[in-house]
Amino acid sequence: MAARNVERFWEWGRKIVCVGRNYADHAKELGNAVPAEPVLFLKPPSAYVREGAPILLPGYCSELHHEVELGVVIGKAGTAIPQAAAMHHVAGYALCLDMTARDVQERCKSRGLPWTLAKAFNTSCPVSDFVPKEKIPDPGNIRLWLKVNEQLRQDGSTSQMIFSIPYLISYISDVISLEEGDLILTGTPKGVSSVQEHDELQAGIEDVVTMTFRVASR
Ligand SMILES: O=C([O-])CC(=O)C(=O)O
Ligand SMILES: [Mg+2]
Repeated sequence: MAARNVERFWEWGRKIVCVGRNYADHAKELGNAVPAEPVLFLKPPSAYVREGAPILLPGYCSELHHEVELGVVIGKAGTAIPQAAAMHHVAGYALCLDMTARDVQERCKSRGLPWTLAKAFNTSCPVSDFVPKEKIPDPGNIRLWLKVNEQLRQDGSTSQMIFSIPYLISYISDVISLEEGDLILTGTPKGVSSVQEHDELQAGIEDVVTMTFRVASR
């Protein structure tokens, strides 16, 4: 069997750990408190979708939101990784969208139910090509942007994150061991908004990597 290449991590079937409310301006726009500790949830590997395939609207959702996020690709396994060693566990990065069925999430929140239906459906994690670590020397200060039908909707910097990448790696790995090929979604800046069938989403990590997706009904 050919050796697996972390550059195609989305084919490995590894977990996607997502951080919510990691930007104060996004927490506020949805009326949420700024958290004292990271808010975590998971997406299954079946959530991945790659350029060329559409983002599918779940049949039970009437308000699908985009959330542009920096993805951190794990290159070395670890449990309870100290912050000082955290960056040694990073292989690289990816541009990701945390597609969210916002109406469903609001219902889950008001009933105290988990977010699985809102966050973990098929195609809820559009992902770019792998970006080697060396291409982003300072992941804590890089621009993330997203346009819908050419209109700029999200334009933020990872410098606005509440919890840094080393902190997140340490915090997550204390609870959930990280493995090679895992992906961490680090949260979204403000500007989330709803998308419809046929909309075109274009996003980028500065000009290091860009990607384009269309929205389709199932
Ligand atoms: O659903 C939310 O707003 C939480 C989240 O994923 C984020 O902040 O990136
Ligand atoms: Mg998110």
